[in-house]
Amino acid sequence: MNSFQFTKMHGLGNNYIYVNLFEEQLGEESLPEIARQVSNIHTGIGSDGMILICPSEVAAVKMRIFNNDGSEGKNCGNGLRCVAKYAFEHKIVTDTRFKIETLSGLVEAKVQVKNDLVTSITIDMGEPRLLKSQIPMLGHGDEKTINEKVEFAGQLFGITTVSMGNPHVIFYVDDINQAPVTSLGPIVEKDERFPEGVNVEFVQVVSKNELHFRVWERGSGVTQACGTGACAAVVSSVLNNYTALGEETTVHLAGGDLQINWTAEGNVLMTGPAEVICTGTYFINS
Ligand SMILES: N[C@@H](CCC[C@H](N)C(=O)O)C(=O)O
Repeated sequence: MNSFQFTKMHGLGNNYIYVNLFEEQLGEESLPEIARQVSNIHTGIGSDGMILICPSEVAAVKMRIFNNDGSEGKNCGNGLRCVAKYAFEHKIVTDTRFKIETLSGLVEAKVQVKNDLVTSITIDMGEPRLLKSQIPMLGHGDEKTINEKVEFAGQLFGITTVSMGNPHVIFYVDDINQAPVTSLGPIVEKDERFPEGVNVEFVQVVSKNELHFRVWERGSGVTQACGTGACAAVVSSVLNNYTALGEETTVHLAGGDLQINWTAEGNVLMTGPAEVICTGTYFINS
């Protein structure tokens, strides 16, 4: 029977099965099916998806992320922090600053270390992409979507869209506890105006430096946290004048807090934790 070693990790409750492809081998064509299998809470391990930690020709390490429906995403903020912790603690890297390759480009990780364990990670996520063609979203490709009135399920909403290497749409709500995450989320995720689907975020502005946040993730549904989504929420909030460029904002997610700063230089910095849950052997169900 085919099997592989895995580590289950989470960033603020956003949990994935991590496989170290420096040591393990998985067939390319079977990756979507393995991601679905391991994610299944009844017959697998149970997770929001699977993340591969791979050798890279242009960085210290490469991350690939599969959602729990088997689709491959191009970026994952919580995954990047976990990959950084794994790479440092498993001595794949020895520097506390190193590059990680993703399907949407290179990012830089900086780890804080205490007694050889990584306690906090800052990822320089690079510049947000704002044009409709970059999300991608149908419409005039060279225009941005900032508080644009759009109809979903017969109702008009003001939406803002941001790509952090993967697509996000932000809705502002008065009360985060009443946000229509499970009703509107799946409708918007698959709306034809987003040809590659979209991650759907609901944000309540608390103050100039504080946001409440809930998410419906493309390919995974409700999760406890979305790192790229939290970055997109802060970028959107600067664009809508709720928060300020160059100021650190605390984003309260269901699983805990992230510190996000869209710096004056243009890059987005994300700081937060990453945790190991367990390790084990997974037997592939063929
Ligand atoms: N949870 C992630 C994002 C994972 C990928 C996303 N669902 C997509 O398909 O783009 C994060 O922490 O950023």
